[in-house]
Amino acid sequence: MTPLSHLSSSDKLVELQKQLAGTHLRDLFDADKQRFDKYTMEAAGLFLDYSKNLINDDVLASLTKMAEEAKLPEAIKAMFSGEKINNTEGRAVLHTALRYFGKDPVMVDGKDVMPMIRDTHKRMKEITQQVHKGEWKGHTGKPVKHIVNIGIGGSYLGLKTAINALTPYHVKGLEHHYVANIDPNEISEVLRKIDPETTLFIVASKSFGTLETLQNAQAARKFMLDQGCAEADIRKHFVAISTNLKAIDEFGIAQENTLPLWDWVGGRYSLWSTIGLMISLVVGFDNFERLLKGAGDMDNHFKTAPLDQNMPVLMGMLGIWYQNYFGAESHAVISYDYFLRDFPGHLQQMDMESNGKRTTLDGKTVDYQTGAVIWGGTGTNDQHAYHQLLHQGTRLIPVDFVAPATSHNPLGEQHPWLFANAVAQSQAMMQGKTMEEIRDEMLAAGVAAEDVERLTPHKVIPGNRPNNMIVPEKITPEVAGALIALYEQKVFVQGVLWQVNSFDQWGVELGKVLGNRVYDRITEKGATSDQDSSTNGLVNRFKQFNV
Ligand SMILES: O=P(O)(O)OC[C@H]1O[C@](O)(CO)[C@@H](O)[C@@H]1O
Repeated sequence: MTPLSHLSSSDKLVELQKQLAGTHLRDLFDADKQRFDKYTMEAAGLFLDYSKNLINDDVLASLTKMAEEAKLPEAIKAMFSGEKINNTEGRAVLHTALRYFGKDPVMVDGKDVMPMIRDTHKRMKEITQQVHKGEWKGHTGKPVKHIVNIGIGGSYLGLKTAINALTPYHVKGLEHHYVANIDPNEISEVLRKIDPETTLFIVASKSFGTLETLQNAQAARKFMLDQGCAEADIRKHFVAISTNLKAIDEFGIAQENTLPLWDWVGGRYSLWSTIGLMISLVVGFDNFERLLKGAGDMDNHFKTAPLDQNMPVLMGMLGIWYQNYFGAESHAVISYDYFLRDFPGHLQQMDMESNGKRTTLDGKTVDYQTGAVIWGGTGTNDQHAYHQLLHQGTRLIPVDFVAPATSHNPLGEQHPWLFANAVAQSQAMMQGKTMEEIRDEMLAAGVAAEDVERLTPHKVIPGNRPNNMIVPEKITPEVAGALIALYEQKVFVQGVLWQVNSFDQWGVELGKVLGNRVYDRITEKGATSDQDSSTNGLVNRFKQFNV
């Protein structure tokens, strides 16, 4: 347990944790028949049942008090008003402006950024329509049939999540592909599937300095040239998105095929920006706009709802309750919707790159746990994989289940079965199965007494495992937008409580620098001997097979 000792209201939570540690969720449900009515809420098309958490009114009041003491309302205001809350990079954090459809200006350095955002929306719409109407033609005059997004991290995960979430909205006749990793297998597979005459590459990189993206973009360019596209026609096959317009120019992508991005949009929050061009191309601009509006609705809720009725605040504070007061290490998000299968991957970057920090905003080392290990997948597959550990393992792993009430493809009984499984998992985690229940069940089934004694301990399921259920009516563009924004704001809430800068990512730099050095050693002649013995050995092992 690592309580947030910098906040005096934390003491009360330590006390409440001790009180609740001996109480089972079953008892909480037995004691209060209204528990579901009390601990559910709705916002921006999302229904949240948080009744199966180890909480009572005192815990919620104390968590709210702690959020107030941490000045969460002030922090929310500071973010939305464009204050430079990313203090290590001196930047505002305004991905929220990208999904704002109100009339008020949004100021950065004394300038309203909304006209600029509207201009890029217009340009994204134009490009989308040109492609959809067959007006964007390749070097042999054929319309675009394949689009390939070349980008990694925030220039890949969020847009892919949204695109797959919106599968029922995909326009017909356009194949979409993704290249992120520097692994040559990945791009080779994509290049094998596409037709160079009808392919449009979208090079998405906030910095336009990311090794993987630049290497893959060069490989795509070479492929096009090798396939007979003249140098002068390359522009017909490439669009680039970046804050670094100079680097795009140096790469050789025509200025008219360039979309801007701004440093006040963090990479992992950039799917709402021009980086979302791929989304617009795959689902149409109108659906992209609906996605933005759904996220905007969640922002509006986050900005205006009182802390104790605020969905991102509640979910953020519940996370802190388990990570810092119950010693949980990880948090799972399991979607009962195949179309949300990429969501955990996006959440991993969104959450762990944001809050995987150990230094407070004013430079001190924290003495409590910060960012949880985020993981998850899709039901029901996961039930046949790792749910065993959720139910009977020794660790406390809070879970969020996301289960839409209706499906785009209900297929008779299958969707009701899917939803039933989601609810059953949530219930099983909460109630578990006692020794008495197991014994009675086996005896009633005529199992021999000695087997009953032998098997009972193996069959006991402790339950008391906290979980949330998020139940939208259906995964529409608005709902997908609201869902992603919900988690973004939850991450923000936790960052404020943990006093970290959720918007920088210095930790990834060392690996990049060392990667350059190791690459130099790998490509130098002769044996390498100037690094530590393991690095030397591994480099030399590589050289053994790559002379
Ligand atoms: O969009 P870019 O600049 O290519 O960066 C890709 C990703 O790399 C990171 O900087 C981390 O390495 C992420 O924050 C970012 O989303």
